[in-house]
Amino acid sequence: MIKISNVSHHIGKQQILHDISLSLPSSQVIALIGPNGAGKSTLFSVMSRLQPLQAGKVSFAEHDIVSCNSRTLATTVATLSQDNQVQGRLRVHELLMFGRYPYHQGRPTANDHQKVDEIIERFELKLLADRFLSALSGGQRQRVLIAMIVCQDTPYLLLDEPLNSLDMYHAGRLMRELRALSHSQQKTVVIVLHDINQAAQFADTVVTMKDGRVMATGRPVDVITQETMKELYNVDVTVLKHQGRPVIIDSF
Ligand SMILES: Nc1ncnc2c1ncn2[C@@H]1O[C@H](COP(=O)(O)OP(=O)(O)OP(=O)(O)O)[C@@H](O)[C@H]1O
Repeated sequence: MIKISNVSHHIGKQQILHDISLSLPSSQVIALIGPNGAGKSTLFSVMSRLQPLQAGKVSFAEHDIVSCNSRTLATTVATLSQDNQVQGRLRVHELLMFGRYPYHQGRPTANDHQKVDEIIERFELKLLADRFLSALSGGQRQRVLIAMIVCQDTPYLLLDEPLNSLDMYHAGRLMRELRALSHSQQKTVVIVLHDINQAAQFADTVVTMKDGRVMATGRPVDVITQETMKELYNVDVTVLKHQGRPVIIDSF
Protein backbone atom coordinates (compact mmCIF):
# COMPACT_ATOMS: atom_id res chain seq x y z
CA MET A 1 0.00 0.00 0.00
CA ILE A 2 1.07 3.58 -0.64
CA LYS A 3 0.13 5.83 2.22
CA ILE A 4 0.17 9.59 1.78
CA SER A 5 -0.76 11.55 4.90
CA ASN A 6 -1.32 15.29 5.07
CA VAL A 7 1.19 16.18 2.37
CA SER A 8 1.44 19.87 1.57
CA HIS A 9 3.98 21.51 -0.70
CA HIS A 10 4.82 25.03 -1.68
CA ILE A 11 7.18 26.54 -4.24
CA GLY A 12 8.19 30.02 -3.21
CA LYS A 13 5.03 31.66 -1.94
CA GLN A 14 2.71 29.45 -4.01
CA GLN A 15 0.97 26.58 -2.27
CA ILE A 16 0.99 23.70 -4.80
CA LEU A 17 -0.32 20.76 -2.76
CA HIS A 18 -2.91 21.19 -0.02
CA ASP A 19 -3.03 18.58 2.71
CA ILE A 20 -3.16 15.49 0.51
CA SER A 21 -4.09 12.20 2.15
CA LEU A 22 -4.49 9.00 0.14
CA SER A 23 -4.27 5.27 0.73
CA LEU A 24 -3.54 3.52 -2.55
CA PRO A 25 -4.06 -0.25 -2.61
CA SER A 26 -1.34 -2.65 -3.79
CA SER A 27 -1.35 -4.70 -7.00
CA GLN A 28 -3.54 -2.25 -8.85
CA VAL A 29 -3.32 0.18 -11.74
CA ILE A 30 -4.22 3.56 -10.23
CA ALA A 31 -4.88 6.43 -12.63
CA LEU A 32 -4.22 9.95 -11.40
CA ILE A 33 -6.22 12.41 -13.49
CA GLY A 34 -6.85 16.13 -13.38
CA PRO A 35 -6.40 19.33 -15.35
CA ASN A 36 -3.09 20.96 -16.25
CA GLY A 37 -1.46 22.47 -13.19
CA ALA A 38 -3.47 20.34 -10.72
CA GLY A 39 -0.28 19.22 -8.94
CA LYS A 40 0.02 15.65 -10.23
CA SER A 41 3.69 15.89 -11.24
CA THR A 42 4.53 17.76 -8.05
CA LEU A 43 2.95 15.00 -6.00
CA PHE A 44 5.00 12.40 -7.91
CA SER A 45 8.23 14.31 -7.44
CA VAL A 46 7.61 14.57 -3.70
CA MET A 47 6.68 10.87 -3.49
CA SER A 48 9.84 9.83 -5.30
CA ARG A 49 12.01 12.22 -3.27
CA LEU A 50 13.00 14.28 -6.32
CA GLN A 51 11.75 17.21 -4.27
CA PRO A 52 12.03 17.18 -0.50
CA LEU A 53 8.94 16.41 1.53
CA GLN A 54 7.98 19.66 3.26
CA ALA A 55 5.01 18.51 5.31
CA GLY A 56 3.25 15.22 5.94
CA LYS A 57 4.27 11.62 5.42
CA VAL A 58 4.66 9.22 2.49
CA SER A 59 5.34 5.50 2.76
CA PHE A 60 5.52 2.60 0.32
CA ALA A 61 4.59 -0.47 2.37
CA GLU A 62 6.92 -0.30 5.38
CA HIS A 63 9.31 2.19 3.77
CA ASP A 64 8.92 5.78 4.90
CA ILE A 65 10.50 7.93 2.16
CA VAL A 66 12.23 10.23 4.63
CA SER A 67 13.98 7.58 6.66
CA CYS A 68 14.71 4.89 4.08
CA ASN A 69 18.10 4.86 2.36
CA SER A 70 18.55 5.66 -1.35
CA ARG A 71 19.24 2.08 -2.41
CA THR A 72 16.13 0.79 -0.67
CA LEU A 73 14.06 3.56 -2.26
CA ALA A 74 15.55 2.76 -5.70
CA THR A 75 14.57 -0.90 -5.36
CA THR A 76 11.12 0.03 -4.06
CA VAL A 77 9.90 2.84 -6.35
CA ALA A 78 10.71 3.61 -9.98
CA THR A 79 9.53 6.90 -11.46
CA LEU A 80 9.09 8.03 -15.02
CA SER A 81 8.96 11.82 -14.92
CA GLN A 82 7.74 14.07 -17.69
CA ASP A 83 11.07 15.79 -18.25
CA ASN A 84 13.30 12.80 -18.71
CA GLN A 85 16.63 14.07 -19.94
CA VAL A 86 18.49 10.88 -20.81
CA GLN A 87 20.99 11.87 -23.46
CA GLY A 88 24.31 10.81 -24.85
CA ARG A 89 25.65 8.01 -26.97
CA LEU A 90 23.90 5.22 -25.20
CA ARG A 91 22.38 2.21 -26.89
CA VAL A 92 18.90 1.05 -25.94
CA HIS A 93 20.09 -2.15 -24.23
CA GLU A 94 22.68 -0.14 -22.27
CA LEU A 95 19.99 2.18 -20.97
CA LEU A 96 17.85 -0.78 -19.95
CA MET A 97 20.80 -2.24 -18.05
CA PHE A 98 21.16 1.15 -16.37
CA GLY A 99 17.69 0.54 -14.95
CA ARG A 100 19.20 -2.47 -13.15
CA TYR A 101 21.90 -0.33 -11.50
CA PRO A 102 20.36 -0.39 -8.00
CA TYR A 103 20.86 -4.19 -8.06
CA HIS A 104 24.20 -4.66 -9.84
CA GLN A 105 25.92 -1.38 -8.83
CA GLY A 106 27.92 -1.40 -12.09
CA ARG A 107 28.56 -5.16 -12.33
CA PRO A 108 25.63 -6.80 -14.15
CA THR A 109 25.01 -10.44 -13.35
CA ALA A 110 23.38 -13.16 -15.47
CA ASN A 111 20.14 -12.31 -13.71
CA ASP A 112 20.36 -8.66 -14.80
CA HIS A 113 21.00 -9.70 -18.42
CA GLN A 114 18.07 -12.09 -18.26
CA LYS A 115 15.80 -9.35 -16.92
CA VAL A 116 16.86 -6.93 -19.69
CA ASP A 117 16.26 -9.60 -22.36
CA GLU A 118 12.86 -10.36 -20.89
CA ILE A 119 11.84 -6.68 -20.98
CA ILE A 120 13.15 -6.26 -24.55
CA GLU A 121 10.91 -9.15 -25.54
CA ARG A 122 7.93 -7.99 -23.50
CA PHE A 123 8.04 -4.40 -24.79
CA GLU A 124 8.78 -5.43 -28.39
CA LEU A 125 12.10 -3.59 -28.48
CA LYS A 126 14.22 -6.23 -30.25
CA LEU A 127 14.64 -4.19 -33.42
CA LEU A 128 15.68 -1.14 -31.40
CA ALA A 129 17.96 -2.79 -28.84
CA ASP A 130 21.25 -1.90 -30.56
CA ARG A 131 20.19 1.56 -31.71
CA PHE A 132 21.50 4.73 -30.11
CA LEU A 133 18.93 6.70 -28.11
CA SER A 134 19.74 9.79 -30.15
CA ALA A 135 18.57 7.95 -33.28
CA LEU A 136 15.09 7.11 -31.97
CA SER A 137 11.78 8.80 -32.70
CA GLY A 138 9.89 10.50 -29.85
CA GLY A 139 7.52 7.57 -29.37
CA GLN A 140 10.30 4.97 -29.61
CA ARG A 141 12.29 6.89 -27.04
CA GLN A 142 9.30 7.04 -24.70
CA ARG A 143 8.78 3.27 -25.03
CA VAL A 144 12.43 2.68 -24.16
CA LEU A 145 12.27 4.96 -21.11
CA ILE A 146 9.21 3.11 -19.83
CA ALA A 147 10.97 -0.22 -20.40
CA MET A 148 13.95 1.07 -18.37
CA ILE A 149 11.61 1.90 -15.50
CA VAL A 150 10.08 -1.58 -15.65
CA CYS A 151 13.62 -3.09 -15.72
CA GLN A 152 14.07 -1.65 -12.25
CA ASP A 153 11.63 -4.33 -11.16
CA THR A 154 10.31 -2.36 -8.21
CA PRO A 155 7.03 -3.19 -6.49
CA TYR A 156 5.86 0.41 -7.05
CA LEU A 157 5.91 2.35 -10.33
CA LEU A 158 5.01 6.02 -10.76
CA LEU A 159 4.52 6.94 -14.41
CA ASP A 160 3.87 10.54 -15.35
CA GLU A 161 2.05 10.70 -18.68
CA PRO A 162 3.71 7.61 -20.17
CA LEU A 163 1.32 7.61 -23.14
CA ASN A 164 2.84 10.86 -24.47
CA SER A 165 3.95 10.31 -28.07
CA LEU A 166 2.70 6.73 -28.17
CA ASP A 167 0.52 5.65 -31.08
CA MET A 168 -2.75 3.82 -30.53
CA TYR A 169 -1.17 0.37 -30.80
CA HIS A 170 1.65 1.09 -28.35
CA ALA A 171 -0.59 2.98 -25.92
CA GLY A 172 -2.95 -0.01 -25.73
CA ARG A 173 -0.05 -2.47 -25.47
CA LEU A 174 1.50 -0.48 -22.65
CA MET A 175 -1.72 -0.22 -20.68
CA ARG A 176 -2.28 -3.98 -21.03
CA GLU A 177 1.32 -4.69 -19.95
CA LEU A 178 0.91 -2.46 -16.90
CA ARG A 179 -2.30 -4.22 -15.99
CA ALA A 180 -0.60 -7.60 -16.39
CA LEU A 181 2.34 -6.44 -14.24
CA SER A 182 0.01 -5.27 -11.51
CA HIS A 183 -2.25 -8.29 -11.49
CA SER A 184 0.22 -11.12 -12.09
CA GLN A 185 3.38 -9.68 -10.51
CA GLN A 186 1.68 -7.68 -7.77
CA LYS A 187 3.14 -4.35 -8.92
CA THR A 188 1.38 -1.17 -7.86
CA VAL A 189 1.28 1.18 -10.84
CA VAL A 190 0.28 4.81 -10.37
CA ILE A 191 -0.07 6.51 -13.70
CA VAL A 192 -0.87 10.10 -14.65
CA LEU A 193 -3.18 10.06 -17.65
CA HIS A 194 -4.79 12.82 -19.68
CA ASP A 195 -6.71 10.32 -21.79
CA ILE A 196 -9.72 9.69 -19.55
CA ASN A 197 -10.88 6.77 -21.66
CA GLN A 198 -7.56 4.98 -21.07
CA ALA A 199 -8.06 5.55 -17.35
CA ALA A 200 -11.65 4.34 -17.61
CA GLN A 201 -10.70 1.20 -19.53
CA PHE A 202 -7.59 0.09 -17.68
CA ALA A 203 -7.47 1.50 -14.16
CA ASP A 204 -8.67 -0.35 -11.09
CA THR A 205 -8.82 2.91 -9.14
CA VAL A 206 -9.03 6.52 -10.30
CA VAL A 207 -7.86 9.48 -8.22
CA THR A 208 -8.90 12.95 -9.33
CA MET A 209 -6.95 16.11 -8.47
CA LYS A 210 -7.64 19.78 -8.97
CA ASP A 211 -5.92 22.91 -7.62
CA GLY A 212 -3.51 20.85 -5.51
CA ARG A 213 -6.26 18.87 -3.80
CA VAL A 214 -7.61 15.37 -4.14
CA MET A 215 -11.25 15.55 -5.21
CA ALA A 216 -12.29 11.89 -5.41
CA THR A 217 -10.97 8.33 -5.30
CA GLY A 218 -12.78 5.20 -6.44
CA ARG A 219 -13.59 2.78 -9.25
CA PRO A 220 -13.71 4.29 -12.77
CA VAL A 221 -17.44 3.72 -12.96
CA ASP A 222 -17.99 5.71 -9.76
CA VAL A 223 -15.49 8.52 -10.40
CA ILE A 224 -15.67 9.13 -14.15
CA THR A 225 -19.08 10.72 -14.43
CA GLN A 226 -20.59 13.66 -16.28
CA GLU A 227 -20.51 15.71 -13.07
CA THR A 228 -16.88 14.96 -12.26
CA MET A 229 -15.72 15.78 -15.79
CA LYS A 230 -17.54 19.10 -15.59
CA GLU A 231 -16.08 19.82 -12.18
CA LEU A 232 -12.53 18.84 -13.15
CA TYR A 233 -12.21 20.09 -16.70
CA ASN A 234 -15.27 22.27 -17.24
CA VAL A 235 -16.28 20.14 -20.20
CA ASP A 236 -19.65 18.66 -21.05
CA VAL A 237 -19.40 14.99 -21.84
CA THR A 238 -21.70 12.11 -22.51
CA VAL A 239 -20.86 9.01 -20.51
CA LEU A 240 -21.62 5.62 -22.06
CA LYS A 241 -20.93 2.20 -20.56
CA HIS A 242 -18.93 -0.59 -22.15
CA GLN A 243 -18.35 -3.85 -20.30
CA GLY A 244 -19.15 -2.16 -17.01
CA ARG A 245 -16.70 0.68 -17.57
CA PRO A 246 -17.40 4.29 -18.56
CA VAL A 247 -16.58 5.63 -22.00
CA ILE A 248 -16.71 9.37 -22.41
CA ILE A 249 -17.56 11.35 -25.47
CA ASP A 250 -16.87 15.07 -25.56
CA SER A 251 -20.18 16.70 -26.43
CA PHE A 252 -19.16 20.40 -26.25
N1 LIG B 1 9.35 25.11 -10.50
C1 LIG B 1 8.17 25.67 -10.31
N2 LIG B 1 8.08 26.95 -9.86
C2 LIG B 1 6.88 27.54 -9.63
N3 LIG B 1 5.71 26.91 -9.82
C3 LIG B 1 5.73 25.65 -10.26
C4 LIG B 1 6.96 24.96 -10.53
N4 LIG B 1 6.66 23.72 -10.94
C5 LIG B 1 5.32 23.64 -10.95
N5 LIG B 1 4.77 24.79 -10.55
C6 LIG B 1 3.32 25.08 -10.44
O1 LIG B 1 2.73 24.07 -9.64
C7 LIG B 1 1.42 23.78 -10.08
C8 LIG B 1 1.29 22.28 -10.27
O2 LIG B 1 2.14 21.87 -11.34
P1 LIG B 1 2.30 20.34 -11.74
O3 LIG B 1 3.35 20.26 -12.79
O4 LIG B 1 2.47 19.55 -10.52
O5 LIG B 1 0.84 20.06 -12.34
P2 LIG B 1 0.32 18.83 -13.20
O6 LIG B 1 -0.98 18.43 -12.60
O7 LIG B 1 1.35 17.78 -13.31
O8 LIG B 1 0.04 19.52 -14.60
P3 LIG B 1 0.16 19.00 -16.14
O9 LIG B 1 -1.06 18.13 -16.36
O10 LIG B 1 0.08 20.27 -16.91
O11 LIG B 1 1.44 18.26 -16.32
C9 LIG B 1 1.20 24.61 -11.35
O12 LIG B 1 0.45 25.74 -11.02
C10 LIG B 1 2.61 24.99 -11.77
O13 LIG B 1 2.60 26.24 -12.44
